[in-house]
Amino acid sequence: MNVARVNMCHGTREWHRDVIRRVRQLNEEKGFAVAVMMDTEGSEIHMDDLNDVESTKAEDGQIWTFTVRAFDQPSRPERTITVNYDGFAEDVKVGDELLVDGGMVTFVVIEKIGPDVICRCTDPGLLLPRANLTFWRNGSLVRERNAMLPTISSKDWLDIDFGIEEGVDFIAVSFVKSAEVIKTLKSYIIDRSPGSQIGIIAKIESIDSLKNLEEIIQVSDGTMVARGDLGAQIPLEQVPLIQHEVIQLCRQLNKPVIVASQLLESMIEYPIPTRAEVADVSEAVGQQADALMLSSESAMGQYPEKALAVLRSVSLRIEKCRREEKHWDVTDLRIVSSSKLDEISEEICNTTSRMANKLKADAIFVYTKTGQTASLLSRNRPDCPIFAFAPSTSIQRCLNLKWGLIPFRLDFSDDMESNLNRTFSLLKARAMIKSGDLIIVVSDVMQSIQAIKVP
Ligand SMILES: Nc1ncnc2c1ncn2[C@@H]1O[C@H](COP(=O)(O)OP(=O)(O)O)[C@@H](O)[C@H]1O
Ligand SMILES: C=C(OP(=O)(O)O)C(=O)O
Ligand SMILES: [K+]
Ligand SMILES: [Mg+2]
Repeated sequence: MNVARVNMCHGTREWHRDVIRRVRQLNEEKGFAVAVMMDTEGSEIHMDDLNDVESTKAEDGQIWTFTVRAFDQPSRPERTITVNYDGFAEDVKVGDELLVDGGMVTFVVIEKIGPDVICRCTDPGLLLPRANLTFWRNGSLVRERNAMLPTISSKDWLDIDFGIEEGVDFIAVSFVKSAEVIKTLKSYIIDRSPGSQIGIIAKIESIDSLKNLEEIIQVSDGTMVARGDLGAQIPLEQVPLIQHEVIQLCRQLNKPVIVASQLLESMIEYPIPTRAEVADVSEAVGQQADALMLSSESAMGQYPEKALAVLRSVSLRIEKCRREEKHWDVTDLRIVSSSKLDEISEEICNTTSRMANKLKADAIFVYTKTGQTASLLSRNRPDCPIFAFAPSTSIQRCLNLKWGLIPFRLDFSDDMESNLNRTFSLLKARAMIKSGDLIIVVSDVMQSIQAIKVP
């Protein structure tokens, strides 16, 4: 794995702190560079935590009450679910459909009594703690005052402070609607923690984000196609199209993109995936997404390691095949640089990738102070691996999210010859390169391209 996500929707800060520290400790002990991503809860509508029962079954035709009232544990009436959004009872109308987790369980609203919304179950199933709720009227998602909920709730701000304190590498913002919220969060982080390297990931999972897609991606440090909630807000058949569009846009704008949710859903319970799931993973790899994310499979599934192994083997297989087929041609990429100097680096990276492909190079080596040159190389999706050397572990971890990059930490010396020799020995020792290999070398300090045979 390259990145560990902690989902603040669930669990306590203490629990998450422990996970983060254990990842950090393993990084140190084993020399890994696994980045940590803290994912905010957001304030879309969801059920309460069911007083900590694992799940509860809603049967066909049963009457359930969804309410904005809070209950003390013992006095909670049967078949009653508390909803986190105070305006809920006012926003829904009799006749609306209430979808739990995008339709895993469906209810129809039959009556409203003050804070209580009385519903009949029309599609039975399991209700899970904190399951997401959407309501639909005449076949479309109802966006009323619920659309005005803040993207970052007061609890999210506390979680963000926690993330900053723990020094996470990325903060993923749930239910982003516009670029503004990302800008606000970025200036907040700079204010709280000057010089911070925390990257902000915009989760595309809200119908409102779709009209501002390009602006949102532009101001973020990366994007997640959060198919779980997205599929609860738009018709399911549109999800693959949005996935494709977001992946393309991210590549054009040079931002990493994560494809998330239900990649291997059946592996929550079974030790092997379905053929359809393998095809879905292959599709995302073929689309050249930067990262694939497990959620329930590793959060509560019975086979987390097996699920990870499947992601890994399918990704390796598809990438190998695509590289051999030479599908990974350098396509027309728009210029992303805003200064002439940056544009020079960008052009060097485009040329390097083309050269590496044409010369069938065994690897690209990049010596990068800020990570930008490595990122621009990755954007080209060249046929060979890209070994990136950066002076800090935080840049190394952030680069871990990008397609095709294998990042290392290296103290740069002024003598490029010495840097080269140290990295050759390092990678030879790990059997990642061998004598005679052709390496294309780029450095953002020298702004040069060299082709070298490994001694
Ligand atoms: N830290 C945690 N503590 C307890 N349960 C968790 C935790 N993280 C995840 N879960 C469980 O795993 C399920 C799937 O996790 P995830 O995909 O991250 O969340 P969600 O389903 O809310 O998008 C959750 O619904 C929850 O039941
Ligand atoms: C990744 C997603 O977000 P979360 O797991 O936080 O709901 C999703 O909705 O697909
Ligand atoms: K979340
Ligand atoms: Mg979500």
